Amino acid sequence: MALKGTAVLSWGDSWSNDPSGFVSSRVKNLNTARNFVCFGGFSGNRATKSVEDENPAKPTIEDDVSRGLYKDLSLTSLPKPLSVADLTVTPNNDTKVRISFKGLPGSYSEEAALKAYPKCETLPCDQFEDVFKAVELWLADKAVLPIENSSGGSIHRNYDLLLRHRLHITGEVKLVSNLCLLALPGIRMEQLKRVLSHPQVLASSDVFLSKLGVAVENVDDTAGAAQYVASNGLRDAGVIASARAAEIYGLNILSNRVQANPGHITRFLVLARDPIIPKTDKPFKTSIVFTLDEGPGVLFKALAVFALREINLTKIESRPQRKKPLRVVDDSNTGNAKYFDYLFYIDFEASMAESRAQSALGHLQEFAPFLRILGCYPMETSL
Ligand SMILES: O=C(O)C(=O)C[C@]1(C(=O)O)C=C[C@@H](O)C=C1
Repeated sequence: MALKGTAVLSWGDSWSNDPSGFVSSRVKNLNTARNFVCFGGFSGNRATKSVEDENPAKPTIEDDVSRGLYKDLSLTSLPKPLSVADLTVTPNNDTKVRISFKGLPGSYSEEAALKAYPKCETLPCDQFEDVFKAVELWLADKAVLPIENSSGGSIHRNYDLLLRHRLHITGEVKLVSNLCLLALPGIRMEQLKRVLSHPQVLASSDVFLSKLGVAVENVDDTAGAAQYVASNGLRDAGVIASARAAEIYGLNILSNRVQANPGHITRFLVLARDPIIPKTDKPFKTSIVFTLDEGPGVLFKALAVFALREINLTKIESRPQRKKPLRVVDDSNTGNAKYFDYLFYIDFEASMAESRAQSALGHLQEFAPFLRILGCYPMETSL
């Protein structure tokens, strides 16, 4: 029976990777559903096996072709109909996704991108703003952006940029950074007079650095510091950066894991032009931003919409509204009062595919003047 290697589902090759078994179940039906359009070069073993094994006596598609059943159809040139499977496919790690990040190659942000997509191509960007723009201008498929870390807390600039840009959060990555002390080859720890790194990385290594008795210098990016020390041949300067930065810029690792316990953990967001379709097959998180009117208990009321539905909050952050920093409230008792006006960012543990999440946001929308969903994405559960 000669079906092997000849039939293809006209919906597309990606089905040959289908982990759900959807492809094979559709192919199994081929011989019973004769109006099912298929031809080409299918190479999925599971599919081929099931067709051959289950219906050995029935005519193959090639038999049907030779009998003229399909002769007038130029099936391979038909457009590919879109299916739910196409819309919900999560990129497998073999796809060469292009990911923008801030910093030079060897930075922790690049390490986070490689953790999420081990075979991705990374695109270094100068500023956080450029990381967003790279995706908006289709220079990159996704962006990886630090949003908070265990030593410095929230990275406020990125909360502001999330609102200013229209990208969607499609994932999160938690990275336990191995903070390494690097120096030029041949330099010993005792020769160092200063150590350069990102301020939050320096803060995480403060115990180690004070024992070393060196001056510390803040720089914008750990890998940038490694490149600076290497290219200027600075013999008195060490850097705290990744092991990968040591390799890229030809520095030696003098000490590994110089961070104080419990380590330096950064949470990064993965951003894309399009949102992903929320599901319930694994734990999902949803990130939103909203404003509230002035008044006693309004934030309490906003938080209650989640508490009432047993929805756990994992993060709350407030940021001033830059465009409209002060709100004037006319009060008959006290006269005109001016308050700072805030944006509230909340992450909660529920998928937008769940009715409790939909009703919580419906409830919030009843009294929040502004509400935007920044993304609904699978939770990183490995840490
Ligand atoms: O400098 C780097 O290596 C970065 O990836 C940047 C950055 C940050 O901007 O917060 C990211 C993660 C680390 O927590 C420290 C620094």
